[in-house]
Amino acid sequence: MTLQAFQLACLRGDRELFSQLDVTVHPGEALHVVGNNGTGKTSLLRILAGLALPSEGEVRWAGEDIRNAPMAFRSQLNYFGHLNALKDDLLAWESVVISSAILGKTIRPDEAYSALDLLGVQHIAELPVHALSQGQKKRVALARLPFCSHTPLWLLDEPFAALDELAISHVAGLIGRHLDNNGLVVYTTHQEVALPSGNRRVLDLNAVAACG
Ligand SMILES: Nc1ncnc2c1ncn2[C@@H]1O[C@H](COP(=O)(O)OP(=O)(O)OP(=O)(O)O)[C@@H](O)[C@H]1O
Repeated sequence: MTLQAFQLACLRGDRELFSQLDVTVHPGEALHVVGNNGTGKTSLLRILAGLALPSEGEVRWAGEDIRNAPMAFRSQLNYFGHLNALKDDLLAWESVVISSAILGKTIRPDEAYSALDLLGVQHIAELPVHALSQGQKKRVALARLPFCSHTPLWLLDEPFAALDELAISHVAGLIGRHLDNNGLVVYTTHQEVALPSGNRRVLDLNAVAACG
């Protein structure tokens, strides 16, 4: 299954962030979206996820406009956004269990603990989300990734921000494993992070904006 976007344009207020943007991502490919602050990386990921509408153009998954079958598309999607989508009152380990369940995967508490451990935050597993730092929340949100191999399309907005070297290499490894399993990944990062495998291409929104 392939992700395609045709002739996308994005308006924010009275400003056009990009236009005439075509995107294609095949199984086993990662598309790294780069660009200065405010060029529209998050806006593009939200459009690709079906969370925002483009002012022009369309997004297709497996050849079908995602607006025609939104539920089917969402079942194929793992969207990781800036806000982490965690519930403040849940414990960290419960958050991993529930966010995995929302994405269709039932996991045991010990699996959630192991995933937190690999991201270096097992010690906060019994704390409620509201008591965590921003970096800890991010790790809790990322801890679901090992359980998302069944959702082929991963759209990851700044997955490496606020992580230390060990956690970055762990997340890069998870992305690489997903690509090895024919997953598709579109991600943003301001950091230069090498993926251990997969075919990575770069989409530079600075260049798109300059041409648009
Ligand atoms: N809801 C909104 N209404 C109006 N303008 C918005 C809205 N959301 C974002 N913008 C503007 O659109 C532009 C692009 O924002 P976006 O978050 O997509 O950029 P980005 O490339 O992801 O930036 P960063 O690297 O800082 O995360 C910014 O100028 C932002 O202020």
